[in-house]
Amino acid sequence: MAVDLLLGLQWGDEGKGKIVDVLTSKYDIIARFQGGPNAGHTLEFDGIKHVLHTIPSGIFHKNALNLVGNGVVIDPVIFQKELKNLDKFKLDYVSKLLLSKKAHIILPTHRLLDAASETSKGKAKIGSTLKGIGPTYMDKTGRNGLRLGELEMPDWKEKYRNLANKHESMIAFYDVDIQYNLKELEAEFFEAIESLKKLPFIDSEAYLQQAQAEQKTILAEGAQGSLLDIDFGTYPFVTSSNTTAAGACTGLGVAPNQINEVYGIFKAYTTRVGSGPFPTELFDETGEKMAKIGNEFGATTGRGRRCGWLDLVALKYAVQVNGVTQLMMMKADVLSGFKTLKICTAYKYKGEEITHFPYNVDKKYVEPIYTEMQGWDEDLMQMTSKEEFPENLNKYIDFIEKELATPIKIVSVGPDRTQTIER
Ligand SMILES: Nc1nc2c(ncn2[C@@H]2O[C@H](COP(=O)(O)OP(=O)(O)OP(=O)(O)O)[C@@H](O)[C@H]2O)c(=O)[nH]1
Ligand SMILES: O=P(O)(O)OC[C@H]1O[C@@H](n2cnc3c(O)ncnc32)[C@H](O)[C@@H]1O
Ligand SMILES: N[C@@H](CC(=O)O)C(=O)O
Ligand SMILES: [Mg+2]
Repeated sequence: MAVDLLLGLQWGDEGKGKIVDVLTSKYDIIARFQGGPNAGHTLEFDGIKHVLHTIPSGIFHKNALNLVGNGVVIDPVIFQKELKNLDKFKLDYVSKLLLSKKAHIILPTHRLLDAASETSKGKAKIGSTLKGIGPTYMDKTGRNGLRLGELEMPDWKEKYRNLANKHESMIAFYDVDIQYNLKELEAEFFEAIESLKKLPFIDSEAYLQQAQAEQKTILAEGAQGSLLDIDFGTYPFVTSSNTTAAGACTGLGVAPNQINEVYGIFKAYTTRVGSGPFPTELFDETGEKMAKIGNEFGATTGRGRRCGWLDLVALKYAVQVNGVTQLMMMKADVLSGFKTLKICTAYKYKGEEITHFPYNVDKKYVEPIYTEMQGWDEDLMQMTSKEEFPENLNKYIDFIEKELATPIKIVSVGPDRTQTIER
């Protein structure tokens, strides 16, 4: 069993990018298993801040191979930009990046369809990042999609044309005002495809099985978070992939019994970007303070992230659905200076107290029940060991560990690689 799995337990942006980068020195292969350029993984080291969208977060390490798995959807144009942004780091990424032949391609018309769908929904919109994620996964499950492997076939442009034509008639069907120049979009798309073709397209499931036979260590990297999972998230306000542990099996071709550790990452509070229910959301100056100190802006779209207290009902659900074996608590530093901290331990649901995550967590039905804890004033950002932690932080950690019956092995106290404390 040589595959460890790292995934988000909330609504994404827990800090997966940072932790994958921190852990990469222990692994031979970092393999991203789902999502696409809707993700924004932020890495900070040596005074550099860098955001990755599709490229796995192990790319800055010399020895690790970075695999984009079959469960990922790739926008060639964004991918090309990501590669370009890496140029300044003088990384030999061509020898460190592998792409699954079975990964699906995001077409320019998928992005347009996303925009048309969202516009047509009006106030009920999902709050999508508009990267074409939903329409691309729809074509995948509808068995119409274009995969990377197709690009090696002589007739791929014909298949592309048929699909793009179909999309254009679907866009017209939405009957919303979407301005676009497909010729221009296609010019950059076809150019980007050529640059993508310089990277190796592989049968990644076979590659990973062979790597395991050779005792190579593999870290599967998730994107978004468990509450955005297409099955287990707050549907329909979710993304279109399985962000939970099962997604690593289908998104990489790894069998369930090959998974070893499941690292579950959460923020010491909660954030959400886009629409959808959020029981512990704060609409006051406390929430604003969290957003400000936490610099809570989307790494992909720049949108402000909604903030609220830690929700243990939701976290417990995510721990169970994923089979989390170790927890990592991020952004503990952001909570310094809050006199009192609240933790949601149950919901009042249709008048009854419940501790499971129900079908609908809309505020019409759910009211959070909180436990209050004393905060701490100490600045955690310079701390380098758990021995320096203030007593009230230890109490906060102990409480969460006990409620979730899972150990918190890492506490993150700042965005930099070095601001990571093991317990
Ligand atoms: N203050 C502080 N910032 C942190 C810490 N850990 C990570 N960050 C920052 O918090 C943000 C985390 O957001 P993202 O980079 O979008 O997280 P992600 O989980 O990789 O993103 P998605 O895959 O898009 O869900 C980034 O800006 C990080 O630099 C921490 O311990 N303290
Ligand atoms: O997957 P799309 O359609 O772009 O968005 C659906 C829904 O999910 C939120 N979301 C998507 N990717 C991320 C991410 O990487 N971090 C946080 N939230 C994400 C998006 O805001 C929509 O609410
Ligand atoms: N992935 C994004 C979502 C967004 O940018 O809206 C983020 O990092 O927040
Ligand atoms: Mg993000």
